[in-house]
Amino acid sequence: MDAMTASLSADSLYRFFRAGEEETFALQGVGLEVAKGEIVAVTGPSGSGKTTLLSCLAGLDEPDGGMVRVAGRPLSHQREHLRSRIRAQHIGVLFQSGNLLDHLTVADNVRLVQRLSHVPDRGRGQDLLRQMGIDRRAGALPRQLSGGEAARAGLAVALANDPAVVLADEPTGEVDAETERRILTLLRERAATGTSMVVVTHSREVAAVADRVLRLRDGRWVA
Ligand SMILES: Nc1ncnc2c1ncn2[C@@H]1O[C@H](COP(=O)(O)OP(=O)(O)OP(=O)(O)O)[C@@H](O)[C@H]1O
Repeated sequence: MDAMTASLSADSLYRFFRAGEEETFALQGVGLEVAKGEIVAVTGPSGSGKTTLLSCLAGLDEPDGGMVRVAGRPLSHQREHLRSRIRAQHIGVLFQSGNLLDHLTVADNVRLVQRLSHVPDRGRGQDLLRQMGIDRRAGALPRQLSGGEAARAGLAVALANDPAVVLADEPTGEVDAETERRILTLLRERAATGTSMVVVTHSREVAAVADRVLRLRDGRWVA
């Protein structure tokens, strides 16, 4: 597999942060290729660069060096509006901060993502919520959801644009074991249809469903 055939590739990513005198080398030459339908789990201690890597892969943050490609198309070092467009069309993002807009219902959050990515609904939004087991909460606002419901609603939103690539930070972070199993089954089903995923996690259960588990330490892969 080369960078052109991978669904998602990162070539030697560097990211530095400077706060006063202090410099942090969050990513120090991280490369990654994720094949179609592959689930890659990324683990590593706190501060090892996992969230920074995911943000660069999503085009939400810009690497100081290196390049991210989605379906062979350059994402890094592009204008903001182009990165947003590529993200809307090809990437589903689920970060710990959440991806639900507070003032919209669950169903409207899903519809908004579909509209931004020009994905026709044809009942798919409702299907997605049914698959996640939260269709009965479609009319609820995010603050009215339990932790597990919010996690599943977030996942529905991440999948609403039918993305080629899903990037998720602890997708099962605050859910019970039953909900975790349910989410993992859904992720595996999605991967089987060709969706590629990078999942940051500390959970052994999540790592167990991944095709590969990679470990970061101090901004580098641990061999
Ligand atoms: N915006 C920023 N400004 C300054 N330093 C930052 C910034 N974002 C991240 N860092 C630093 O970069 C390093 C990597 O952070 P990152 O959040 O990627 O780690 P992580 O592996 O996701 O950690 P955790 O598991 O605790 O979420 C840390 O030392 C962090 O303090």
